Amino acid sequence: MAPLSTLSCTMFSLLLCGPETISFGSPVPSPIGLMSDNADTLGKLRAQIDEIDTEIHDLLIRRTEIAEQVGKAKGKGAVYLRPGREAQVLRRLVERHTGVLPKAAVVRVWREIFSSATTLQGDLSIAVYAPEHDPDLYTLARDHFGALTPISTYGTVSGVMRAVSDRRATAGVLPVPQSEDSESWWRYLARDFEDAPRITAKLPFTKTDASSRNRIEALTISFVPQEDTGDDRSYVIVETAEEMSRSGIRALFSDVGMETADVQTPDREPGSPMHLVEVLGYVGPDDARLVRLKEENENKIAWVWAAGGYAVPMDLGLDGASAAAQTSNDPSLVLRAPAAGADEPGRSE
Ligand SMILES: O=C(O)C(=O)C[C@]1(C(=O)O)C=C[C@@H](O)C=C1
Repeated sequence: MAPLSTLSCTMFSLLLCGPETISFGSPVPSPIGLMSDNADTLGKLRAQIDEIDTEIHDLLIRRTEIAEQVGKAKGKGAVYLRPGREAQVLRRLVERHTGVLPKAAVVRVWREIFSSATTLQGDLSIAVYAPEHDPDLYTLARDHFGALTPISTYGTVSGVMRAVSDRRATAGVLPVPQSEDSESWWRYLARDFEDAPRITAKLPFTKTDASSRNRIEALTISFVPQEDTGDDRSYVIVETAEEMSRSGIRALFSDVGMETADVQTPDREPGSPMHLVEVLGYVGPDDARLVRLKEENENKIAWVWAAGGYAVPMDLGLDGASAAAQTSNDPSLVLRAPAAGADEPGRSE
């Protein structure tokens, strides 16, 4: 029988116990043998990783060259950022994904790829509404636009709106409108497309069960037409001739075949004839239903604007990276937004 002390040897103590205390069982490799076996296995696995890294790197270089050509095809001075296309790319990759690498990790990698590709094509800089008391949108913006994209913070929504309208920022990140907002930023979008940006995305684009626990959402605005991605929501701004109830507006939309998800009428502006209507599906500026909405309700509706929209975000469910995603969505644990000036750009990083 082996002495009791030998049986209680752990893997670590086995190395120290020495062979003389073991009198039975399969031969135990000497410490040197164990280490060289591991070193051998590690070396072989690392060689495989090196090979794969080379392939990934070569592909990244090739992909970037193609993305540069895409930028040239868009033309000089275009807004190169295309949130709709990014959504389609991510949906496809998440759909085909297999293996233990969390989908959220795949998304993270591609978020960096998109932002560096856009930066190479032309400018990419972001203006974020992040007053000192509430830096949450900064974290969301950093998560979405990646580690290297310049982000300026603003203490007012109008500061963000001006930065994008004056083309000092490619995109703005603003809170999702609520009826009780003191300033309804979406009213600035009630203009022709050349004069005002449009809503282009909803952040975060991907969420996991854990990350949605402390869920903060935002909308982005930019001078990019909304793209039909096959699964979208759109915004329409309606100016009514007189005050009209939300249910009345929903009925007018339904009559022309548009299903509404939400109607916002600013609380602080009683009798306001402006409403922000969120519609299921894609509604482009030339949508025949918008024309009908106006023509068939001449005495009720004064004006209609297609205000853009977003590709419906993806739910990754119980993804393996949920704990990490939760952390990255908790602003107190991750990044602190640089202080925003009252109406001035904050520190550009
Ligand atoms: O498809 C495009 O328009 C691109 O510019 C390419 C690409 C990409 O890297 O896949 C880059 C930036 C855009 O925001 C969307 C996609």
